[in-house]
Amino acid sequence: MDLLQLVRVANFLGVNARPPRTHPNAAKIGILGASQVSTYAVIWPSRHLETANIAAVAARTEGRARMFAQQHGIPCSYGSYKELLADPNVDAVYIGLPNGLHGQWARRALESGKHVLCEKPFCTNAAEARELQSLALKNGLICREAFHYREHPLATRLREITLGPPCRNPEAPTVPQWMAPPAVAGGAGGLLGQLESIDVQVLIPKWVFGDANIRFLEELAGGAMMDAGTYAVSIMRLLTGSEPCVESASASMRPGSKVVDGAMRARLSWDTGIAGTLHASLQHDGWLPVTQVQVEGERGSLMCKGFIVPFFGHSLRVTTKQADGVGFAAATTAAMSSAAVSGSLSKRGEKRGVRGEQLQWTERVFGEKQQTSYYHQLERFTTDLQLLEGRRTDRDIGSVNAACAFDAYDSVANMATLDACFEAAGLPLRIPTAEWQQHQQQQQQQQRRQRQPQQQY
Ligand SMILES: NC(=O)C1=CN([C@@H]2O[C@H](COP(=O)(O)OP(=O)(O)OC[C@H]3O[C@@H](n4cnc5c(N)ncnc54)[C@H](OP(=O)(O)O)[C@@H]3O)[C@@H](O)[C@H]2O)C=CC1
Ligand SMILES: O=C1OC[C@@H](O)[C@H](O)[C@H]1O
Repeated sequence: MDLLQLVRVANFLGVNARPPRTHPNAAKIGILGASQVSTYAVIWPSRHLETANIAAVAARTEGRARMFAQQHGIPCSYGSYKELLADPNVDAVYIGLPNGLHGQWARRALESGKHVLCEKPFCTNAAEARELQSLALKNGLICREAFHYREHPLATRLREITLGPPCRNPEAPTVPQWMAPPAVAGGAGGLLGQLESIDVQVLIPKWVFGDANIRFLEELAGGAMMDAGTYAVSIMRLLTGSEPCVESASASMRPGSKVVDGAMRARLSWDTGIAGTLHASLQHDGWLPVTQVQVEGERGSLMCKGFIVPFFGHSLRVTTKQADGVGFAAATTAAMSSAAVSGSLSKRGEKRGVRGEQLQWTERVFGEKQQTSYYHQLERFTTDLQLLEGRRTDRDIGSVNAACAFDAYDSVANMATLDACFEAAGLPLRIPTAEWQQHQQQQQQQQRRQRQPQQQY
């Protein structure tokens, strides 16, 4: 571990977080739920940003909200989510609630005129995602899934290796590079040449979450695919630049459940000929999480470990099959051009040596500020909000509109692939908590009716 690594861990833990300050024109964020994730995903990163103020928090009870607000120096607290949505001092909400509640509170926030940054998975299924996104577009609001990993410069670099340099859109010059379409369509423009396979593992050790955790509850749209699996699907789509078909899937179920998966495996395919496998688990036997992606192409391969929280440390190994024009020279040229474009890559391109006809090297990619993926996520969300609200004009508004259109497309497509995995595994699609509760009540009423003695005439 080097000194910079300590800085990165400190950034994550909020150890070096400054005390909360208010900045004029900053996006005022309200947090729905006094959740664990909200501390490291928004509260601590906001202390490093002049674009974000945490204005309020709401919890299901007033006492819990007040305590959380005191603990984190948040000026305002509410004993219900509804009250926070009615606060005119709040521009946007961060939703770190259980999965089954994401969609319902995102919808209410959008109806109240608030922008939304919503934790993954975006909601329960593709149909609900479509509703949310059309509402966001109609109301001119941001409704973004909090896939923090792809806001880190590592994701940009991975996509550059698999798909080549992004096509610069003069209409929207500040769209993040991971979002821009590749210059060469079909996955043939990157260092690896035509892509052949992609294999992703997101495995969370079983000791991390107890049986009662929200991640295992059917009524809250739980399960491994909804949790770890969302990342796997997302990075597969990101690095191939296109949508997969789910060929087959199998799940191992949580004890006693016919709905909640503890782990899922799936085989996918792309019409460009790529084959993929994913393995998502919340019951991994190992002690440490595994979050890795391996991509093979006709001209080389990459293996990246630690892609979800790269600021804790990650490894990226690239191998090209021949020491030719697509070898090290081309790789480093691409790296340098990308660094110049984004201005955010501080270290990369450590050549490890030539092995026969192969070139292999490792890289590590961190932002200049050694910040977390959550920081990069909050920075872009709040900057986009300021641009959209006309509080700053230093960037092209076209980029925000393009980003919002991409959000719309991306979350719906991600949820559609999750739905397809459930279907292939023979499991029901996840449903919103309110719908689940309604369904349960109906069933109970029906059972009660059946138990009542038949009336005698
Ligand atoms: N991007 C990332 O890195 C991460 C994302 N996540 C995502 O964030 C979400 C929350 O996860 P996490 O912070 O670990 O969860 P927590 O259990 O810490 O927080 C859940 C929050 O939801 C509120 N809540 C509302 N209704 C319910 C209910 N019926 N049962 C339980 N809680 C309820 C809780 O209460 P109250 O309102 O009273 O405060 C609580 O604040 C999940 O969707 C998860 O996938 C989680 C971890 C990391
Ligand atoms: O988003 C997440 O990232 C890390 C995992 O441990 C966790 O299950 C998940 O919610």
